Amino acid sequence: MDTLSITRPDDWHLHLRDGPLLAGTVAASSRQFGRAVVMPNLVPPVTSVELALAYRQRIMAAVPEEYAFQPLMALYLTQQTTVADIRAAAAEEAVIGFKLYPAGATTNSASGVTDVSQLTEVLSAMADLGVPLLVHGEVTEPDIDIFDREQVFIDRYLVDIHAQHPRLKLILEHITTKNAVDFVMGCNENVAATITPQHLLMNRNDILVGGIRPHNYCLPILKRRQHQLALQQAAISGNPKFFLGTDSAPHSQDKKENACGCAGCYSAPAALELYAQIFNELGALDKLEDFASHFGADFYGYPRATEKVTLRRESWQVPEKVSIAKQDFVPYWAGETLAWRFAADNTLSD
Ligand SMILES: NC(=O)N[C@@H](CC(=O)O)C(=O)O
Ligand SMILES: [Zn+2]
Ligand SMILES: [Zn+2]
Repeated sequence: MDTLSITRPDDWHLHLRDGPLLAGTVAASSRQFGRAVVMPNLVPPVTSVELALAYRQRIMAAVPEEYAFQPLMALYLTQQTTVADIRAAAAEEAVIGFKLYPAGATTNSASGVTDVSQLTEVLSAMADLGVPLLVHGEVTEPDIDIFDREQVFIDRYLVDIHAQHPRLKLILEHITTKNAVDFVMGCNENVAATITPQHLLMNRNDILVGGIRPHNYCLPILKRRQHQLALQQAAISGNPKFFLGTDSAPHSQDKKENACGCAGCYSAPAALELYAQIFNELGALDKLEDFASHFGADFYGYPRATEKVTLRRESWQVPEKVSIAKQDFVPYWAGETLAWRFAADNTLSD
């Protein structure tokens, strides 16, 4: 088999940034994906429907004319978010849900939630109105080891949130541990998870052995190999609770290769191929389409895409650098080889 034709995939977790960067980030993602959940961690954060619709327009203006792309906007949940904000979001088709960032957990999360216990009313409204909650699941207390932060967040908060709001659609984003896999599998059908390419392809050795590799540094941080293996099994299991979310998160080369480097992997230039790489290595290419193109849409209640895209078996190298708005970015997997390649003729006319 030298070509693989699958339903056009969607990216259920994406950072496009803003301003002049949109020309590059939107082009890269819209080349492969039909829809994407656009994360709201801008400065200032995207906290209202008005801000989200304005941001959406800036994104749409950057979509190359040969591609169709539908950004699904996530709003930034803060301690000030009200039930009225939830109602406004529920009434706006372009908004997909609210993103919970614990304050201080990751890039541009300073405006995030400081006290999860105060969210009960807002979460009840979300459950009632069918508004999904997207979660960056890590505690931020300095006494909790960075490798334990996801597990502690699940134990401390998510178990209770799901028990109190079993109808709330909850997506645990960019899962990194076997604990997260087990949590999601143990919940009812309203709880799902996205999995990134880096957490499938790598473990924490890939950040630290033989020298520090800042381009493999993202949050939640890569974990032990046993967790990587659990994520791989979840991704190829055919369980519809696990689906594609790249968490492609560009930071310029100088901000990554820095004494205090930023967290985030820019995977968009080779996103689908990175997933194809690991599914192929696991002998599970037949499971890629469900994971990349079906399960996310099914979970969120969107129609599956109707058009197809093609991957070809062709060895190629991810570029060492890409330039966006005169800044250099080092893509995830830069200079490394991939076995499958997205066909260049995947455009609207397919
Ligand atoms: N994943 C990351 O390491 N970084 C993301 C934020 C996030 O998704 O947590 C970013 O916006 O840079
Ligand atoms: Zn995150
Ligand atoms: Zn992210």
